[in-house]
Amino acid sequence: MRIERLCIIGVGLIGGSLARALRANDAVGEVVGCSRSAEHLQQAVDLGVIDRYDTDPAQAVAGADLVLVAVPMGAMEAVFKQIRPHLAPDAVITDVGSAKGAVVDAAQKAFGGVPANLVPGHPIAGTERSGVAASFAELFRQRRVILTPLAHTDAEAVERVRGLWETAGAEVVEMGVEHHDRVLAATSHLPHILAYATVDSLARLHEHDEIFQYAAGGFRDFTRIAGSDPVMWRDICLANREAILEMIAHFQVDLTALTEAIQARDGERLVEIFSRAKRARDEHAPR
Ligand SMILES: NC(=O)C1=CN([C@@H]2O[C@H](COP(=O)(O)OP(=O)(O)OC[C@H]3O[C@@H](n4cnc5c(N)ncnc54)[C@H](O)[C@@H]3O)[C@@H](O)[C@H]2O)C=CC1
Ligand SMILES: O=C(O)C(=O)Cc1ccc(O)cc1
Repeated sequence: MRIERLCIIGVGLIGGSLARALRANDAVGEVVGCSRSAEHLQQAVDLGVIDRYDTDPAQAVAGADLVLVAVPMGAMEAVFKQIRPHLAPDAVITDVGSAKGAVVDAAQKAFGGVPANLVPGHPIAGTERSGVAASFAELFRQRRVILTPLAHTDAEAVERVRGLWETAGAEVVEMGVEHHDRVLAATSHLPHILAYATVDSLARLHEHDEIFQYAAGGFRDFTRIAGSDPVMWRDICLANREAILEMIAHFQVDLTALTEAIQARDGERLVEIFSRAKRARDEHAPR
């Protein structure tokens, strides 16, 4: 299912990586980019990620059969509003936002109802780096992409977006918007918040220089994602606020239980908790 003209709004890590993957598979005719900065867009042209660009979203979407919105969550509504009057009537629109309820709300406000040709999506793949220079064609290979179509979403549009991600090497699954937001609050949003909180807390200790100097591999593994873009994560926290607050509350109860076991010198309880966690990780977590 070849795309004649793909418009990517937000040519950063995710938008750039998908453009690279589609081009590598000869699945797209022309790729038109759009972001706020002409300098970054020229960089995307120089890197061979896009063919041409326009900083005006209205111009950029003209004549595109597929529009990918890959901007931070906080910019979704404004982008939808900007492109709305200029979309080709049969264009399929999709996004890559990390929370789906907020994208559906943004579309509702911008379009006055969620269009049937908008397929909300989320690749469960990324890195702590941002920008087109960090993009690479293999990012989505053997990774999952979740689509959260609504009851009235056009089935053909869903199949087009599914085909797009499958071409990039991903496995596509579908789920409900609310379910997506709960699952991702637990598996992605809470861990990012904990990584930021851990590094921030330690960095403000008096002896922080020494702490970072002696940090071992475990610290590096656990805190890599605290190097992620702060603005992107602000937006995700605000966009998925309810589900994230629920996961933080759940975590706080368990952290208190762990604290109490240490206070009480209850070694048996600690081994019990750590073993339960190890079993869960050995059984479920990706290598
Ligand atoms: N970074 C990651 O690992 C993942 C990110 N996501 C989601 O993908 C989206 C994009 O993230 P990244 O590619 O990492 O970010 P990025 O920072 O690499 O790229 C974002 C792009 O959007 C542009 N942009 C920002 N505001 C804009 C606006 N108002 N109008 C037009 N362009 C605008 C920026 O100039 C930049 O080119 C976010 O919604 C994020 O939640 C989803 C999965 C993984
Ligand atoms: O860097 C990592 O390991 C990530 O977890 C990247 C990531 C960030 C945001 C998403 O919505 C999905 C994946």
